[in-house]
Amino acid sequence: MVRVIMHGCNGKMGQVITRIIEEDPEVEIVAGVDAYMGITNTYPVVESIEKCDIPADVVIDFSNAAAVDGVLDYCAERRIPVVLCTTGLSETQLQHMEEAAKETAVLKSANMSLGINLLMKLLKDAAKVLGTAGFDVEIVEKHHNQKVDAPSGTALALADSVNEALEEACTYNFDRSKDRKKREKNEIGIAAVRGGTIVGEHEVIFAGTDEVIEFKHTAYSKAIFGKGAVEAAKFLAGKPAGRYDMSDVIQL
Ligand SMILES: NC(=O)C1=CN([C@@H]2O[C@H](COP(=O)(O)OP(=O)(O)OC[C@H]3O[C@@H](n4cnc5c(N)ncnc54)[C@H](OP(=O)(O)O)[C@@H]3O)[C@@H](O)[C@H]2O)C=CC1
Ligand SMILES: O=C(O)C1=N[C@H](C(=O)O)C[C@H](O)C1
Repeated sequence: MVRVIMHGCNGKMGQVITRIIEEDPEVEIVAGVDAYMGITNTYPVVESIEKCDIPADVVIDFSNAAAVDGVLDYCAERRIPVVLCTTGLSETQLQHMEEAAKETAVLKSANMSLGINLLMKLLKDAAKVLGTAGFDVEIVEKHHNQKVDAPSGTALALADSVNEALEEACTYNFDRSKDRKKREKNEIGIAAVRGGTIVGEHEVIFAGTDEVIEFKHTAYSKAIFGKGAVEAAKFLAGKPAGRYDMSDVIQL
């Protein structure tokens, strides 16, 4: 049995994962952590991870960027693997994550779904052909009105996949309203839309002369992220220190 600490257990994703794990005999939540205490769970919950002294095999984190440093320190000190799903991390926090990965296993992914992880792979092939042929790349993401970070972590990861295939030649443009000038050849435009209960949509547009190719992923429920996170937790428990991602967990 894989013992999980669910960090952010009373949030939207924390509750989705609570339901998924209830049905899974291979894994159990032994403790939860959340700043919001207004939900009753079947497991004990504390308001900050430093207060959690229950032994566990892995931490799953879906919380808030401000909480991630505490999670990294906790997991590094105790050598507990961590599945890091929170988005909107700063450059300093990404560096902190690299340091923590010297002490424990860290799997970070901005999107735990099969579809987006396959899309990242497909984009590398597309970018090698279309980017090299001079097609412009634009990304549009849409999410619910409760999301705090923009653009989404997934949009940035998709841009990174394209950029990697183009040997890191691209810059990212998040706001065309600032400069009154034509689009640069080597930029990737990234735009964010927020509204209602949209679970998550990502479109990657390759626009060339007289032809356009679009890749689109639509999430219809948060369960696709939850299932991926639980599979990642099972995979990561017992793994040695180091950096991991979803391509280590799913066959692509
Ligand atoms: N990788 C992936 O596949 C996915 C990633 N995400 C990301 O996961 C994160 C969480 O998403 P979601 O569940 O929708 O967000 P929610 O806001 O619904 O949940 C986050 C929870 O974490 C709590 N929290 C905030 N600060 C702390 C803290 N210091 N310690 C413990 N708990 C804290 C919040 O409490 P309070 O409300 O009181 O602040 C809230 O209950 C986001 O960054 C989102 O982008 C989401 C879906 C998929
Ligand atoms: O906040 C969300 O909801 C989501 N966040 C992730 C992101 O920022 O990419 C993943 C998913 O799209 C849902």
